[in-house]
Amino acid sequence: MLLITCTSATRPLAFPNPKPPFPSTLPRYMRSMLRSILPYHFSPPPLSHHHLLLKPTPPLLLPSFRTFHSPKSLAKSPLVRLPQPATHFTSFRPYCRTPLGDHESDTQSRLCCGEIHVIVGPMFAGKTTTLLRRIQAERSSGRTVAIIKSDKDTRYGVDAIVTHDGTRMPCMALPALSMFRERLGAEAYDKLDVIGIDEAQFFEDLYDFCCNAADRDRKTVIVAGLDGDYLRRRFGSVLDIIPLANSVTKLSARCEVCGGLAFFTLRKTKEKQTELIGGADVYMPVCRQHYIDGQIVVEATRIVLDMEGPVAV
Ligand SMILES: Nc1ncnc2c1ncn2[C@@H]1O[C@H](COP(=O)(O)OP(=O)(O)O)[C@@H](O)[C@H]1O
Ligand SMILES: Cc1cn([C@H]2C[C@H](O)[C@@H](COP(=O)(O)O)O2)c(=O)[nH]c1=O
Repeated sequence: MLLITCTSATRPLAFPNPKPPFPSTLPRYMRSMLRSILPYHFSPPPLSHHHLLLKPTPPLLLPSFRTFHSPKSLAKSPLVRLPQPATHFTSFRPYCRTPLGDHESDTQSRLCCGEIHVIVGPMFAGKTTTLLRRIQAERSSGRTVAIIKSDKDTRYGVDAIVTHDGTRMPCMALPALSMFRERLGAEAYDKLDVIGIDEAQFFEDLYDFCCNAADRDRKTVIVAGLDGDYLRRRFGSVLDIIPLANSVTKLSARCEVCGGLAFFTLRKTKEKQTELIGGADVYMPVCRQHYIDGQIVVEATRIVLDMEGPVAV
């Protein structure tokens, strides 16, 4: 096996002064983080001409990782809640903490940084079911939750999200996520811990909303949506939020032709627009082979129907 690495990644960073003075205005925890990260760059591992060859690379363990994120050291702190086992959903929250800063009194408010979890897959894969379970788990652990869905999909009404097998939960249907805070009310929004988003592919402002909700407002955002459309092209902005995410879960359904794992959604009708609301009447989950076969059948049917033209009575 040949391991190819990017040479620029092994190049040491050049700092003019081996001990850069840290501004005293920086909080203590930031100064200590900088101090623990920078030594690595001052004494980089020697560059080898053979770095293209198979050489085990020592793992890059930044000291800060050990210092600030070790579950053991966090367990000693009364401020940290360790994860409860036996939930469907393991939150990263307990380990994500700002170390004690200059003002211990505001540590509590800084403890809860936001999170983004993304659930993708074809139709019928259980995305909504998983979203509802995670939201339910968060609610059971005492957190305040709300769910948003796109108002484009009103198959089951505007005030509930409903899975393909009938489980439902109240939600707010919106044309854009930017309207959420105003619709809910600023006070209620501020009290909110967890925001669930279903049918995320229909929200154009998904990236900005998730970024602000997690980074600025410290919310946990759980997003469910289609990663690909019926032609397996990226759908909306769902893939754009992957770099923002703490976790990504790709689910699969059962292929309706062979019963194997289904990763794609086949559109059974001849409509060509990307957005077409529908359920099992329009779409079916399929495996790779039956996606390919299905596309041929659908395309052939479309050609035949187009050739026939309007039926004369
Ligand atoms: N071909 C299929 N494969 C898997 N589940 C299916 C299929 N057809 C219907 N279902 C039902 O759909 C449920 C998943 O619904 P849902 O969570 O709404 O999926 P999604 O949000 O991914 O479309 C499954 O639990 C199952 O009962
Ligand atoms: C593949 C595909 C789907 N849609 C629509 C169809 C449904 O209304 C939703 C997906 O709902 P689900 O909760 O994931 O079952 O999206 C679309 O508009 N275009 C497509 O290509």
